[in-house]
Amino acid sequence: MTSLFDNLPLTGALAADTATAHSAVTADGARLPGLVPPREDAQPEPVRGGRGRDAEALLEGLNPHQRAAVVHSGPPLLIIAGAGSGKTRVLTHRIAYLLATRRARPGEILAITFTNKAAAEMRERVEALVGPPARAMWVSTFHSACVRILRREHAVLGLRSSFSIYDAADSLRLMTLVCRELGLDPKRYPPKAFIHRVSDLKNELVDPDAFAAGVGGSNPYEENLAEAYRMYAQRLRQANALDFDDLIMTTVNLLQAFPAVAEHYRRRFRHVLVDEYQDTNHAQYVLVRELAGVATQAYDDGGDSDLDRGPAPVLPAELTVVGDADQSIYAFRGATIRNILEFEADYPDATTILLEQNYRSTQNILSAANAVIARNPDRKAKNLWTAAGAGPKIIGYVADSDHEEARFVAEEIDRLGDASGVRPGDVAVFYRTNAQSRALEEVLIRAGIPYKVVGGTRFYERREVKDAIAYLRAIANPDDAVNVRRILNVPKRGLGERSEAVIAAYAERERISFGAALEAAADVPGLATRALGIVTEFARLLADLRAMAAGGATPAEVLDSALDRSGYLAELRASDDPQDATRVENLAELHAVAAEFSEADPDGDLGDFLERVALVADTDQLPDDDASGGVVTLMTVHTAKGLEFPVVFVTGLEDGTFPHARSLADPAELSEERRLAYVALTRARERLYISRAAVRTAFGVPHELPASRFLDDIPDELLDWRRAESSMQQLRGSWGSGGVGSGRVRSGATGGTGPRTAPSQATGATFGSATPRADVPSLDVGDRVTHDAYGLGTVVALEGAGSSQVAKIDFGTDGVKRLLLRYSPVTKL
Ligand SMILES: Nc1ncnc2c1ncn2[C@@H]1O[C@H](COP(=O)(O)OP(=O)(O)OP(=O)(O)O)[C@@H](O)[C@H]1O
Ligand SMILES: [Mg+2]
Repeated sequence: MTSLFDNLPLTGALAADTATAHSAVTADGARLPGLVPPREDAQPEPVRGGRGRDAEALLEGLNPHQRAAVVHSGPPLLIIAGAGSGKTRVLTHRIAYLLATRRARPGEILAITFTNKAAAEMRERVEALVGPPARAMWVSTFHSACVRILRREHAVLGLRSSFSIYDAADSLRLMTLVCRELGLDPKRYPPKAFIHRVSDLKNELVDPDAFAAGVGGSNPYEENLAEAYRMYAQRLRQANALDFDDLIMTTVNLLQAFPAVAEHYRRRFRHVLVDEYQDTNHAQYVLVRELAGVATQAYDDGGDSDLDRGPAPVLPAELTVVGDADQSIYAFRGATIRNILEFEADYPDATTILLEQNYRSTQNILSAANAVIARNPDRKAKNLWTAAGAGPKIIGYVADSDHEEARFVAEEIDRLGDASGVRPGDVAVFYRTNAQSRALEEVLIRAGIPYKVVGGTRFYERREVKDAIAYLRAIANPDDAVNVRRILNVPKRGLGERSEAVIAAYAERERISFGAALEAAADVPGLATRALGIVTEFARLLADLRAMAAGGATPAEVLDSALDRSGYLAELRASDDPQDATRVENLAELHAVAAEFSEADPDGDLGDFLERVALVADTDQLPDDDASGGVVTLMTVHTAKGLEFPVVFVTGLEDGTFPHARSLADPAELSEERRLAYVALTRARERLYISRAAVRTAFGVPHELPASRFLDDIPDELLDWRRAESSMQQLRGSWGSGGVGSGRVRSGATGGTGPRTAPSQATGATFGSATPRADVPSLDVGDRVTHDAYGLGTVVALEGAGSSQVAKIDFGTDGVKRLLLRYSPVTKL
């Protein structure tokens, strides 16, 4: 079957826009000198032959502490160590070593990593050692492991195996419906706040009954929350759906409520290994405990004899967890470093191994990171050292504006390429919040430097992509009310809200799903004839598509059919709004993702595809490290966890940006920001740049921001300030002279404006001034432009001509603006 999207030209803008769609999962070039390379003549199961040599080779190049961790056997093992000390490497080698020495079969291993990327890397390396049997190993994120368990055990929970996984947006939508149904005033009881609380409760394993029982009768907010939580859980169940937090909580419930199921997994997984343990939340902590089993008897220290274990009793699995309390950066999601700090108390016979040598970074980088984290109170001091030598000094830069900062980054990437052979793929640029990527993107586009944004406005969150996925979900799971309702009138079929409400009420009364009510539309009282016709046709469409999926059509084929037969694609194509053209391109991209999926996994059905879509984590969308030199990676610090790059730029080091404004008055949050800074700095292997902008534009308003307090902690001798002083006075001068700029510079706070030593080579202000410009750009509808404050946009209409020409420009999330071109800092791309 040919695709609807065949021959569709993919524009450069699309390539930049939807770059985040691909889940290129490749190793990031980390070197592993101690791991045996794949042999040309690799036997399918080298586990059986020559394993002594394999095992020995795995220990080469490890330091004595790392070795001890790799060969350790018996009681739970905790490895706590600073960044870059080889924790993840030890985990990988340990798995390989367990296999090479026959202490475990691949199927007996469960490894939990923080990202799918790390999982893929681990599997790849183990596969290089043992060949195809590596596939029997479970290496995955917490969420993926739980989905796998739940898909197998769904029956005991009364779920159908086709259950849907609701993402954050779906969950919010459902909570909004619930709150509306309960008649709660959204101002006093915002669904968003409720959904956050529900997520926290689930991470603490508090179910609706337990929560309701704990709520006293005197707090209406909590009472309403309890009611909403209960109904939300009910609706999820009716929709045969689980939200993200449910995946963990439901698995824990399953293991606790069904001892036979728990025993099955305990028998199966003899080795449970967890990376980034500091970021596990309570539910994940309990999950690990349930899967591994708790020691109630002495450990069998029998080495090889493990494989001959008799049927009962089930000994606890060998548990290995690795982490770094200084890198705990998910407290806001319920992660608790208590897990790591009290591991020894929870597992009294645990062995702890410390790793102190850092193999990733130069001494200068490490010293800077150590200086920043050292100021956190209540932490155990560490002795992290490196044999790598001092390396180049850290380069600092104070820019006048965020745009100028971006320009510095681009120029430096160019210069490094020319002078030191640094490839774009070697470089990562970090920022605190997604919104900061915009200025960087504009400049990189203009400079012709290839890049990808990891995270940000995620491809899967775009409206058209969500609509298309909603079709697929509704096809895969007829009970999925949120998704069926999402597409009920998309594209517009002329069905009103009243008709939808009538059907919903009927479903509720008859205790059937919304989807089932659609199919029984003829029996729904109060449905107008016209509406009945529309609904019947819609139900038939879904039924046909379901039959198609059941008949073996690939996900890409089902997608094409859905978009075609629903009229969705035709509507977009008929539109003259240029944004709709981009939407068609994004759908083509989704088609490509689905086709790629089928290529990689020819037996994968629609459910498998949706599962993958649901579980794609931001960090999976890392660029290919291809032969052409790769592309620069732009990402938030959160998504950079566990990764490393030869060259790192940490941007936006201002008080109010990083540390985040929200944290300035709260010591606990400030400590978390400091850990985040430690994560950022320790990603760098050879070169580290730190920069800030004296004035940063947020939501179109420029703010004057003082230097980040973290900058003050880095000793002067480690730093080479390329440019230390901002030309603030100059800026004030140009803005103070009237026009729109006047009075718009807001002072963030008093305080230092950065190190004051190096000579300034200020280049002056670069952003929008209110003076008319001589060269009004000549624009056409459909042109891509950048605006100094709003960023990337598309011209959707033009009015007038010459010096009075006004352009209507769509700036995506910033909305559509009407701009008098003569006064607007707009550049055509
Ligand atoms: N003994 C060693 N010899 C050579 N290189 C090593 C050794 N141990 C680790 N490395 C390298 O050091 C780098 C950091 O290792 P790894 O990513 O495992 O550290 P980590 O402790 O997991 O870091 P993070 O805390 O950031 O997750 C990697 O490139 C790894 O290959
Ligand atoms: Mg790691």
